[in-house]
Order: sequence, then structure tokens, then C-alpha cells
Amino acid sequence: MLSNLAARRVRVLQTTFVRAFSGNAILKDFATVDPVNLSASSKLQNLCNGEWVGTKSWKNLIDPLDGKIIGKIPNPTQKNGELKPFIDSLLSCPKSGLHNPIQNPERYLLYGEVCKKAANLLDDPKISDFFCTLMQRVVPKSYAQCYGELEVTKKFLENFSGDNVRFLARSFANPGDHTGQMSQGFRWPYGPTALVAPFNFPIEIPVLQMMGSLFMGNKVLVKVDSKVSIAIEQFIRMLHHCGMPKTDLDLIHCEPKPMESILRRSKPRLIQFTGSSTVAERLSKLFNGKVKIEDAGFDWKILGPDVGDVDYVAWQCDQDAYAATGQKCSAQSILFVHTNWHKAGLLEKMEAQVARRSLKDLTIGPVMTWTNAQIEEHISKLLELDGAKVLWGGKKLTGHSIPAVYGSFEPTAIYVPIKHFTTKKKIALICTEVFGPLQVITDYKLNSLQRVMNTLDEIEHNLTAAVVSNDTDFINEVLGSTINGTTYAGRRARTTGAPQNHWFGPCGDPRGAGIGTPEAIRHVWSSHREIIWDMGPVPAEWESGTLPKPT
Ligand SMILES: NC(=O)c1ccc[n+]([C@@H]2O[C@H](COP(=O)([O-])OP(=O)(O)OC[C@H]3O[C@@H](n4cnc5c(N)ncnc54)[C@H](O)[C@@H]3O)[C@@H](O)[C@H]2O)c1
Repeated sequence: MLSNLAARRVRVLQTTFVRAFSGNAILKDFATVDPVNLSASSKLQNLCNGEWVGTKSWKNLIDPLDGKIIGKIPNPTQKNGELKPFIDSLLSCPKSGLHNPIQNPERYLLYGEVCKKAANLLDDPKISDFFCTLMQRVVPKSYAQCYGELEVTKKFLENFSGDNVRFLARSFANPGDHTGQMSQGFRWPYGPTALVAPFNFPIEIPVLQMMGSLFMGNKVLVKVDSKVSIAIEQFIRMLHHCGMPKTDLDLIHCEPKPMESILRRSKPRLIQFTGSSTVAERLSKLFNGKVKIEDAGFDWKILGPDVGDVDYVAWQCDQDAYAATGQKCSAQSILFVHTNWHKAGLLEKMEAQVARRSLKDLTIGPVMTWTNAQIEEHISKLLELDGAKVLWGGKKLTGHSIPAVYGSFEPTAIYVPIKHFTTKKKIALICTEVFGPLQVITDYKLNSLQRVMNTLDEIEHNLTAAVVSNDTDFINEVLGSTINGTTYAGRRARTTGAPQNHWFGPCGDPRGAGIGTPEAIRHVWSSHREIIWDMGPVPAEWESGTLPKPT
């Protein structure tokens, strides 16, 4: 029973936390919650214009493993006058930002220092343990997944230590038309900005995006899904400890509606949204396109005709489809298998990998935004297609206390014959993102590759993709006709992986955002400004007093 499992997990965490908390003075300086002993008395706070504040009413923070209350989340409302301070705070930021290449450039260096100190703190195993444990309490994924998320965040902070924040705002110059003239291109801040982030990466997504905003000179209002925003609150407290000015960033724990209301009234000059496509489209319309989007992914992997490293490929397929219970925007949603892989037993090897997943170590866990009924309904629709079948999984998890508002489902694969990848209607059904442990598998021969390519062209959301092949002709054929923003190619190709060292984001949408790299930060959080220096002298002819004719 998971109640036993949960108890065992808490015991393990307790040992960890006692070790971390008692031995670490820095943690005592900024942390306001104990990840192991979270309870109804663990109160979160909002940060508005430098002040940590509560609200009149509160919402419960629920343990996704057993439904118990593990915290109280602020619930700011317009009725109680709790939204206006956030609106005023954003409005107080000039559109020229808190710093830019001409004004307050010292702040680029300040952020380099903050990053250095924060990265050093995360190097302390007790502090990283604190954050991993906290994340795991609210998004129950394996410790390795939480650790990986924090490592990416740490490396990102290392990357922007020292002068690298300054280098983000590097400008260029072109010679002008005459002496004294020169044009210089700058990366300029937007001023007041907002960031809306989902539940699945409670630290990595908000930290990489909000720091990007701050680096470029913006003020930012941060809202993370309140199911998990306890983690970013503690991280922001750590950043204050590292010298981040308290008024640069506001944090609001709230429901979507009050956030939308704040955005409508404060009109930030840029919103960066990461989450579902439905909400992305809504915000995009409401704010006239001033939204940079990281939205849903129906991420595909295609195994080419050249078979090899079968164990590795099977392992990677399993990781891509089911790590973090399939709740990565980059999760493998569909796998196109060249029939050559059948002889090598690829599917059997994948099934054997799945059998190693367990609630005990959270290599499978709660599905936070899909219920079992919704998953079952989608599976039934797929199974209505002639020849479709369950390859593995397909059932609810048993023996646990995960509340029914969340899904709890076995890692599942549904086989759908390639003959169905024909009409738009069928492709729309087969290519629907299920944000949970479910993938579609199909197989093809080279003579049906065009059907595969047509399907890929139909997919609306072009986030990640993988072409598993070392055959350059095959790779070029697939890459040349597709557009996914983050695409891996080669025998070791994967769909998941959003590290700090490469671009991660969709392609083919002018509103598309990226995360983490210098290019992503510049692209999302700054805009181009060109200053044309024209200092004279005026030409000698002007001294004769004859004005040229107007034109
Ligand atoms: N492309 C990426 O980098 C990326 C990363 C993670 C998740 N995702 C996508 O996110 C989705 C899963 O997350 P979800 O279903 O919880 O997303 P969601 O869109 O429901 O919520 C995301 C965030 O938006 C907030 N929100 C919702 N409506 C809002 C509104 N009207 N105004 C202001 N804020 C609002 C939520 O409270 C939450 O903080 C999946 O589709 C996944 O693919 C994409």
C-alpha cells in the first residue's frame, strides 16, 4: 500500500532533512519550510515590491501521494484588495527597465555575482538535497529526476556567473555614411514583464526564465502553478540571501483567474508563458500577441532502417516516454519503428524496461493534470481503430492512496497500425498529447515513409523530436522536411533533455520562446534597439550659409 510507501519515503526523507537542516547554517538563514515535516501550518507567502505577505484566505497544498494537507497557499483576491499591490509594483517599472546598456550597467555585474553565490550554494549537497526533497514532495518524480533538474539549474547559474550576464547584452556597431556617424545595435529590456510557469519542473523552468528576464534588465512578476510553487518561493529566498535585490522580482501564489486579472490591469510589455496550448492561445489573444510561448509538445521519435545498440535504444525510449511519469513537455508521445527493429526484439526490450518502474521509487507516480477516466477514454478511442491494441500497461495503478483528482496509471503503449495515419481526423486523435505515461507506437517500411512524413507535417506543436539512425541519407530526408525546435539526430537521439547547454523550445511559431541559453535569453527577454550616433561635424558647404533645397 502506498500509505506504507509514503510513510517509508517520509522516513527516508526525514533522515535526510535532519542531516541537512541541523548541519547547515545557511539553510537556516533562508529556508522557511521543512520539506519532510510539511503540514497545514506550513504557510507560503507572496512577495510584492520587496515585502513577503500573506492573504486573508488560503488554499490547501495537497500531498499528491496521499491527499493530506501539507501547506497553506495564499489565495489573493480582488475583493480583498490583494491584487492591486502587484499591479502597482509592475506599473512602477519604467519601460526602459531597471538597467540597460546605458543606465545602471553595474546591475549586470550584480547578477553575475548573485549567480556565482547561488551556484556555490547549490554545490552544497545539503542545500541541493533540501531543494530536491521539496520538489519531490509536490511533484512526485524519482529523486534522480529531481536531482537532474537542480543540476541543470546549478549549471545555468554557473554559466551566468562573472561577466556573462554583461555579455548577454553585447552590442554591435556598423560604420555610418559620414564622419561622426555610426549605428549601434543594443539588446534592450521590456521593463515590466511576467512569467507564468507550469507544475512539472517547479525549479528549472521558473529559475531559468525569471533570471533571463532579470539579466536583461526587466522587472518580473512570477507565477508558478500553485500545486508546486512552494519550491520557487524557497529558491527566491535563497537568491535574496545571495544578494538579489528584493524589489526586482515579485512572486504570486494564486489561481489562474487573479493572475489574468493582474495581467489585464498592469499590461506587462512581455509575458513568457510555459504550459498548455489552450492557455497559451488565450493569453496570446488577450494580450495582442505580446506573449512568448513554450506550449504543448506532441513529440515524435523515428527509428530508421539501420538497427543497432538495441538495448540502449530501448532504454532511451523508455526514459523518453515514462520518466517523470511522462509529464515532460518533451516526452515521447509517438514512436515510429522501422520494421527491421522487430527482429532485434526492440518492443520486448522496451516492455522489460517498463517492468522496472515502480511507485516505490517514484519511477512512476501521480499524473497531475489527467484523471484515470480521461486517460481511459482516450485509450478507448484509440482502440476503436482497426488493429489497434495495448502493447503494455493500459490499467490503473493499484495499492496506493493517490487521490482520484490525479491520475495513477501504468506506463502504457498503444499500437496503432500505420494504415490509420491518413485522414486529418484520425491523425488529430492519434496525435493528441496525453500529459502522462502513455505513448502511441506504430511501425513502417521505407515504402510507407511518406505517410510518416505527412503525419509529422500535420502535427501542430513542433517542440522536440528524435531521428534514431546513423544513416545520413535517412537523417537528411527526415530533418530536411520537418521543423521541431529541439531535434536530436543519431543512434543516441532522444526526445527529452532540456539542459542549459542547448536551445530548448518550439520552432515554426513566431511567438515561440526558448529557455536557458544566451540565444534563448536574448530572444525572449530583450528586444533590439538601434542607436545611430551622428555627432558631426556638418559638411564644410554649410558654412557658406546656403541651405540645401527641401525635399
Ligand atoms: N514547451 C515547454 O517548454 C513546456 C514545459 C512544460 C510543460 N509544457 C506543457 O504544459 C502542459 C502541462 O501543464 P498544465 O496543463 O498544468 O498547463 P496549464 O496551461 O494549465 O498551466 C500552466 C500555468 O498557467 C497558469 N494559468 C492557467 N490559466 C491561466 C490564465 N488564464 N491566466 C494566467 N495564468 C494561467 C496555471 O496556473 C499554471 O501556472 C502540457 O501541455 C506540456 O506540454 C510545455
